This record gives sequence, C-alpha cells and structure tokens, in this order.
Amino acid sequence: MVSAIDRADITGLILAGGRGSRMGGIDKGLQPWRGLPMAQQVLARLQPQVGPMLINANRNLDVYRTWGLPVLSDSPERDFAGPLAGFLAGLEVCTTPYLLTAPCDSPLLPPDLAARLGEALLAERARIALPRAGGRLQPVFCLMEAGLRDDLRAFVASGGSKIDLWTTRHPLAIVDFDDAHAFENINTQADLQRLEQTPSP
Ligand SMILES: Nc1nc2c(ncn2[C@@H]2O[C@H](COP(=O)(O)OP(=O)(O)OP(=O)(O)O)[C@@H](O)[C@H]2O)c(=O)[nH]1
Ligand SMILES: [Mg+2]
Repeated sequence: MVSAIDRADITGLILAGGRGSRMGGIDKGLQPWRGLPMAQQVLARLQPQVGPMLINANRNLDVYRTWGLPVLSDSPERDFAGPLAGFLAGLEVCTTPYLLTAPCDSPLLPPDLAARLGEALLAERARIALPRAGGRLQPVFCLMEAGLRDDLRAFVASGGSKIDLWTTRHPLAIVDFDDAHAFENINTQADLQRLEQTPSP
C-alpha cells in the first residue's frame, strides 16, 4: 500500500508576491482570468488538496484579506527577494508538518499535486518534493517539511535566492507529471489571452 500524507497535515501557500514586470508591473494574482482573479483560480484548485491555506502577497493586502485567509508579506528587510522569501514567510507561520506552495500565475495546477508529491516524499524519505513536467522541474510548486524553517531562514539570510540551490541541499523527491499544460505559467498579457481560450481539464 502506498502511504499518503493526510491533507490536514499540509498547509497550502499561494505565492502572489512577485513584481509582475512582464505584465507591466501589475499584481498578477488579482488579474481576472476566466471570471475570477488568478490567485482565486489557484485557490479553488489547491484548497481541496490541503488543510489550512495562506496567501503570500506584497501589494494590495487589503484586497487579498477580503478572501478570508491569512495574508503574509515577505520580510521587509528584503525587497522582492523572489519566491524563496515567500516560502520562508509561509514556513514562519505554518503550524502543520508540511507546506505546499503554488504560484498565483499557474491556474491549471493538477488536482492530484499534493497527493502525488506527498506519496513520493514519504516513499523516498525525502524532505522536499517537486514536480517535473515537460522535462522541466517546476520548483515553485514545492512540498516541503515545515522543519526546514530554520535552514531556509539561514539560507535566505546569507543571501540565497535561487530555489534550486536551496532544494538540492536536501533529500529531494521528483515526481513526473504527464500533463505539462497543468503547469502553464501566465507571465504576459499574451499568455493570459492564449490560456483564456485553451480548453482545460
Ligand atoms: N513572495 C515573493 N514571491 C515572488 C517574488 N518574486 C516572484 N514571486 C512569485 O514567484 C512565482 C513566480 O514568479 P515569476 O512569474 O517568475 O515572477 P513575477 O515577479 O510574478 O513576474 P515577473 O516580474 O514578470 O518575472 C509567482 O508566484 C510570484 O508571485 C518575491 O519577490 N516575493
Ligand atoms: Mg511566472
């Protein structure tokens, strides 16, 4: 039998703290897509897979707060230090044994993301699990042990900002997903319009 992590033991964290520079500097999480802000589309896909949910944002905090979830900003010492700053903000308040991140700009994320990453993490006795799709790692979708908090805090404090440099320091499970489309990332207005029309599961 394959063991699984109880979904209540995983906190979901939506990463909406970026600059959105390729979309003219807008707050991508609030950008409407298929009738809802993009981060809400991600929330709808992620929430059924996990227990508590958190949002990481650095702008428009009042708007995000109206969604009824805790909203965390990156530590003010670092100005837009990248997604790892968001991971750390999540780990600092996470009360479950695991944290699963998802970016606000990939609204088609797989419905079995948490389950499959969790199985691999347990089976391989890893501390971090990442998906791979279309031959590429997708490191902003990261399932990690909450016990990595101190390690990540030290890594970020020493100037670390690359997710791959942090994740490869730890036992890592990689899970192949067949549907690369599920990890499509909306970075530009053109991506937004193209994906608005593409049929999705
Ligand atoms: N917390 C936090 N998250 C970030 C930061 N930069 C990017 N992210 C998040 O990381 C994920 C991937 O971001 P990108 O699409 O590469 O970057 P972006 O800043 O959103 O957009 P660009 O400025 O166009 O690159 C998204 O979920 C972003 O919200 C940051 O400085 N802090
Ligand atoms: Mg992106």
